[in-house]
Parts: sequence; C-alpha cells; structure tokens
Amino acid sequence: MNYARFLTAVSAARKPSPIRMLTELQQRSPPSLISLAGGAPNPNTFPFQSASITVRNGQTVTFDEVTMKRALQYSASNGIPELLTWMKNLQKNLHNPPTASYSPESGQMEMCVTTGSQEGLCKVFEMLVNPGDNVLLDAPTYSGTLAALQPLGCNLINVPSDQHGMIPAALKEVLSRWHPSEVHKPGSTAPKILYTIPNGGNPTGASMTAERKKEVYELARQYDMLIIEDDPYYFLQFEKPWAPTFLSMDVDGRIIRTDSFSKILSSGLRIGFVTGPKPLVDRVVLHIQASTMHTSTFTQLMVSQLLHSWGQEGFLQHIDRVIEFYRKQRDAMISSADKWLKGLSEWHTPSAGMFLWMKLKGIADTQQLIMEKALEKEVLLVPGGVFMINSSEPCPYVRAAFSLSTPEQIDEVLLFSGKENKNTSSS
Ligand SMILES: Cc1ncc(COP(=O)(O)O)c(CNc2cc3ccccc3n(O)c2=O)c1O
Repeated sequence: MNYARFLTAVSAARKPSPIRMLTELQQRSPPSLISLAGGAPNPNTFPFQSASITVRNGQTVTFDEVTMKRALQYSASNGIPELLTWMKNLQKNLHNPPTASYSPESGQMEMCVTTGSQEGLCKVFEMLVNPGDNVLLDAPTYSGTLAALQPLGCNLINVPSDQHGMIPAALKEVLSRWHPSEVHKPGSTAPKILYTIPNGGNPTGASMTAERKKEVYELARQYDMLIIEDDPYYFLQFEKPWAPTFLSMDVDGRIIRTDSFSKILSSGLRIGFVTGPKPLVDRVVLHIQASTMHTSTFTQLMVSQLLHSWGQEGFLQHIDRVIEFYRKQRDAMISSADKWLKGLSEWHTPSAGMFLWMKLKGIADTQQLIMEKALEKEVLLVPGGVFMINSSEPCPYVRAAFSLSTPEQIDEVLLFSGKENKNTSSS
C-alpha cells in the first residue's frame, strides 16, 4: 500500500513534537534518570492524594499515592502502554487481523488511544480528506460524522443501503463512474475513502452481513480505497457469533477501525481507540501530540486497572451482561411499536446497538412533529433529517433510542407517536 497518496498536505507536514518525544523518553527511562528536560509540573504540588473507585462487582480500583501522581501527570500521546497492550491483545484475539504480523511499512496493525472514538474519527478525517474529495458513505449516518466531515469541504456520495447495511451492487454502481486503472492518475477524482458503521448502525440499527463486507472489501481493493470501520456498537451485537469485522479480513492494510468504550464501560470517561496501519496511526498520533497531547492519564489508568483485573474473559462476561440489558430494551421497544404503531409506521428490528429507525407513514417530514408537538408532550426523539447528508430535505423517519428510558416510558412515547401519527395523517 502507498499510504502517502491518502494523506492531506496538513497531515503529511506533521512532525514529531520534540518536547513530547523527550517526555516519552523520560517515562520509558529508569527512575534513576535525572531529568531537567520536560516542563512537567511537580505532582507533589497536586491536591489529589489517592482514590478508591468501587466497581459494581465489589472490586475496587485503587490509586495509592504513587499511582495517583502518575495518573495526574502527562503521559504518552498514543496512550499509556498497559492499556494499549491490553487492547492490542483483545483486537488480535477478537479479529485476528492479518496485518498484526506485517512489517511497519507494509501496514502493521497499530493502535492509539483517543478521547472517545469521536476524536479518532475527527483526526482520521482530517488526515485523509481534502476539500473537493469524493467521500463514500451510507446515509443516513451518525450526525457526529457529518459534523466532522462536512466542514472539510468534501463531496459526500451516498451509497444506498438497507437493514443489512451498505449494498455492494450499489457501491459497484457508484464506483462505475471511474475505472480502477485510472484511480492513481494525477487529478483522479476517484474516492479514496469509504466510511461505514457496520454494526447496530446509528441511526438505522442496520448491521452489515459478512458476505457484504467481503464484497465491499474487494471493491475497496479494486479501487485502492481505505475503509473507515466506525464500530462503537460492535460489543452490542445481540446474537453470537459476532459478525467478522473488516479488520479481520484486511489483507492489504486498508482498514482504519474506531472502537469505543462509551457504550460498554463509560461514555463520560471518553476512551476510544483507532486501529489501523502503522503509517496512518502514527500520523493520528502526531496530530494528538499537537492538539490534546493525550487522553486523560487518570481515566486511562482507571480503565486499564479494571481491564487487567478482569482479563479478557471477565471483560467479555461484562459485555454479555450489557448485551442482555440492551436486548431486553430492544424487545420492549419492538413490543410497544407492534402494539401502537402497526400500520402507522415501518421499521426493521435491530440485531445490535441502541436505536430503532422508524418511518412514520403519511408524514413527509418529522421535524415539526418532533420539535414542536412531541416536545409539548415532553417526549424527545430525533427527527431523521439530522442524519441525512442534506439535513434540509424532508425526512419521514425518526430515531428512537432504547438505551435510557424504561420499558414503561418507551411504551408511553410510542403510544403518543401512534396517536399523533393518526391525527397528522388524517388531517
Ligand atoms: C456511530 C458512532 N460513532 C462514533 C460515536 C462517538 O462515540 P464516542 O466513542 O463516545 O466518542 C458515536 C456516538 N453517538 C452518539 C453520541 C452522543 C453523545 C451525546 C449525546 C447524544 C449522542 N448521540 O445521540 C449519539 O448517537 C456513534 O454513534
């Protein structure tokens, strides 16, 4: 893979921060090292002394005075070593990426910690997307992705999808405007990246089949595209075996995967990961060096201590409990939709994630219904327009999240939606 062709001029111009390199050198050195280098503050001046966090299973995550001083100090831009190592072992165990054994220049699997996968997405887009670039994605899509991509001045091209994710034949049709042999020609406008949410899609709840992933991957090979696999709902797949990921089939080193702990450990701790070819992940880290410097050391250490005490088995047992919770929530929402919205609305039952994507019949655009009538009744849903590439286009869909409300509250909202739908479509 020639990774240079994918980089923006800004990303290509990034250089290692000398001061960050010194900090990381110091942190890798024995305590006997006397450093007058780093401008790190003296942790003895910090007011925080120790911490003990109670875990629901009765364990505690403890920061004694020595650990607390480390937790409150600067750390490496790519993430604290013990968390990175733990996550790399998990990725290898779950996805067995072909790139794990590649040489660095050939796209060896590399990872970095990011402040939520949102930071990872934002930095990956800013690394790859120039104004005027054609970018492929399946809309409707996560509004945070649109918020990160659209200001870059790129041209978003929608690839049709359905409840099983992106449709490979549709992707082939979109790509037929270009010839594979011409994508490397100077001035070629062929798309270089494709973005998708393969499991429990936001907002549609769609999950991509393994077969479709293989076909999409082969088309990415033909046209030498990178695939951004944004997968925060991977651990919220209700049925096993979990779908094979693009990372698991990445023989070329063309997958950039973003993972998140937000839906399984904590959304407020802001812990995400970018996994991808070393030449590209290293560029994201250079951007982190010059922006946030690193994700909070405190939260990384807190999560790392928990994960090391759980081990992968304990982590996956926790995931099973989380899946059971969201499966019950999903079932409650579907049961209420069947009761109150049959004939008035259309939907597909999601097999992962936390969203139900409903088309309200007889309503051209849900914006007014949601933002005025629903709010009057103290009901909040998301009008589907916010997930579309052109948010001003009328959209008959709403996104309903089954993550926070109780089954009783979900039933109340869908009862309201049914009544409103009847009134609106009969008026
Ligand atoms: C597909 C996809 N990719 C990346 C992210 C970012 O997750 P991170 O790891 O926490 O940074 C997300 C998070 N999605 C949402 C977040 C959110 C936060 C406050 C309020 C509302 C929110 N709604 O509605 C969301 O959908 C996502 O769905």
